[in-house]
Amino acid sequence: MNEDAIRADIVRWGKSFFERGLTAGSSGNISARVEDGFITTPTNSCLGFLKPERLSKLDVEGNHISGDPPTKEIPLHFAFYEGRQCGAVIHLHSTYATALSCLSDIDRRDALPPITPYVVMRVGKVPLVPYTRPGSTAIKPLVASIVANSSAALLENHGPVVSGLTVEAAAFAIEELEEAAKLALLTRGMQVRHLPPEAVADLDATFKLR
Ligand SMILES: O=C(CO)COP(=O)(O)O
Ligand SMILES: [Zn+2]
Repeated sequence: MNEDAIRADIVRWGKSFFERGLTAGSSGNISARVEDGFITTPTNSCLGFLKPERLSKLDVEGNHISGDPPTKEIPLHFAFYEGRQCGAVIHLHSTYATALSCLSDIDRRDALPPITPYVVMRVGKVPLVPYTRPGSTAIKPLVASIVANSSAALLENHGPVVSGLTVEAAAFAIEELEEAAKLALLTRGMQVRHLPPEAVADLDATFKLR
């Protein structure tokens, strides 16, 4: 995909997330790799009202070269780009995944149990990353330590973040994460049947979606 198409995709998905209430106000950020660097959403922008020409452009090292000033979550996004093969990163403050990130009794190594096939296929294991101030560079080593085995994470008391090969793949994954978080919360306290390890292994072997 060329840079214009990637800029259009970021705007299209940002608008869609905002209009469906998947992130509010100026929360959340999207980035994607382009041939000579990265395109990111500007800091303090509303994902619903992005303009392709005002998106931030960074060089391959992460220096801002054009457009509005970039998201303050560059260290978070770069932990994925440097640690795994991916072309896009999306962070939202979607309600159910954020609610899950605030619970004190979830499994920190895998905050989202394998409740449906699609969360296994598109998201996989979701570790809970310890709280850091939004935009802090301290997030980078914490996320870097989990990206070899995970394409997604929950930031403690903050929200979800996912990586994908494309903006669309990352969007599908973060939506699936949100739906699974919703199901996990709706069924909390009930006797939930999780997918058995054989089913998870079968899905991992059959589908390569992340
Ligand atoms: O969600 C956010 C911080 O975690 C939004 O930050 P930015 O406006 O800098 O992208
Ligand atoms: Zn945030």
